[in-house]
Amino acid sequence: MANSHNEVNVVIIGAGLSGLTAAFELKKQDISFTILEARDRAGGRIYSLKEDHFGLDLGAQWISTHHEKMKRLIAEYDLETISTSQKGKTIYEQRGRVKEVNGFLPPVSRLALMDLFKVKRKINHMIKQLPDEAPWNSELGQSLDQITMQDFVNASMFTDEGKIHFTLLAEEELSTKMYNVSALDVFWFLKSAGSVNKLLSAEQYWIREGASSLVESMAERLEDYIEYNRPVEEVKYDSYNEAVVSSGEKQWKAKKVIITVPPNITGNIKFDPELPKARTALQKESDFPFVMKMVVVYDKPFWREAGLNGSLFSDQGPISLTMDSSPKDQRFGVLTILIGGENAQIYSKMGQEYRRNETIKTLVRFFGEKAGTPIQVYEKDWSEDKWTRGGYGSHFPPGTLTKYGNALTEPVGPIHWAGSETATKWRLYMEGAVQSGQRAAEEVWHDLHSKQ
Ligand SMILES: Cc1cc2nc3c(=O)[nH]c(=O)nc-3n(C[C@H](O)[C@H](O)[C@H](O)COP(=O)(O)OP(=O)(O)OC[C@H]3O[C@@H](n4cnc5c(N)ncnc54)[C@H](O)[C@@H]3O)c2cc1C
Repeated sequence: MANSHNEVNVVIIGAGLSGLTAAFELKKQDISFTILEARDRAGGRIYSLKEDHFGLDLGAQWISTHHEKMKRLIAEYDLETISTSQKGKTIYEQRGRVKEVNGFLPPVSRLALMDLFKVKRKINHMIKQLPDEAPWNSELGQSLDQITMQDFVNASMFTDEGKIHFTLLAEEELSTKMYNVSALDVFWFLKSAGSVNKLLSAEQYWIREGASSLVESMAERLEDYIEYNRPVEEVKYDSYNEAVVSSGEKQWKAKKVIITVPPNITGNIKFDPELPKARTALQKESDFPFVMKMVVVYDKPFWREAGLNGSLFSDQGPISLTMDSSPKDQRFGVLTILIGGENAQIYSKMGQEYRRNETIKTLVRFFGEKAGTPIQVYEKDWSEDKWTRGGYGSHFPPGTLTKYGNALTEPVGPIHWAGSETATKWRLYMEGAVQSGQRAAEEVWHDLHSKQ
């Protein structure tokens, strides 16, 4: 807790999952801290609504069985989870062709399947050669950073059908076109998940009361330490051991500052002296794609009766992905919808009514007439949210990571960097946010300890 002069050892900027995690680590070490959060709530990119004690996630939702840190948190806070329904057919729309598929094999010819299998094996082999940390310093990393992911796919795959399917899945995961992103960025993302298959199975279950119930419980235990509605405007630092953090009229003096704000909006904060050029260039070049999430509630999960599992992948838009997020007892049905990249950019400019109508029309096209009569439609446009400005996380074009990658985590005087963008395991996921908060707190603890 800050004393009356607002002097603490550490100021944490941002009460998302990474900031909350860093706070618990500091608390364990008896290091004084304050968390300054711009919004009136904790969680950042985690944001759920509640319908009859059931969570409707408009931000981060799914967890994988490989997310060890998240699993521990869920157990610690005694939260119930629901498994993503796998029974029934998945719908794929690729270049206008719609197919319903049972099981896990993609709806492509044997030749395209072979092509997909080969490229997956190639990627898995290559990511094993990349170092976990700072892959841009390796020879392989540097060569991958010279091309886009689209270049890599074009050079590595031999069937159009295989390429189309790969593109569908990759662009949904990235929420942007593969030609916008460095191949290294994507390889590092995959490396951090462990393999292509692990990344593709990241959506295995979710928290029954919504992911917000986790961050709200964490924030409750930290309530004496969090100041809400405190957008940080300036960080002044003049030595390795002193910083003054300002929000409005109020100031906090600290030995260390942990910044968890995503790189694309870190530039909203004024730094005095200015951050090193590599850091500001990294922030400027970080691409936070447009993304929107919608939740459509029905009186029941009617698609299950038709043998569908509620999953839809489409490269035609406006919807990129749907998933069944209904409660176990099926007291109502929930379809979660993700709209990414250019579709989200266009959607963002249209009115809410247009978006609602267009979405329902699209759902009717795939799931039938019953999709036309929802009880509720909720939406969140993350690109329009001042404190996030897109999602799911930052991606970089070719050349940026090689030139400025080290600046992602390199401390600047008393400033340390956290946030899921800085993680080496499950980057850009909640799991990565937790890892980054632990790493930043450890750096701070180590520095403060060694200076005593
Ligand atoms: C639509 C969407 C769907 C997603 N789905 C999943 C999923 O299913 N599974 C998964 O694992 N991950 C998912 N993610 C990613 C996941 O949400 C993030 O990786 C994770 O929540 C990031 O946490 P963080 O603490 O690093 O950053 P954030 O959550 O962005 O936290 C940063 C905090 O800093 C605050 N802040 C910003 N500027 C300032 C300032 N100037 N002063 C003070 N505070 C400031 C923000 O308000 C925010 O609370 C999704 C993200 C989005 C947007």
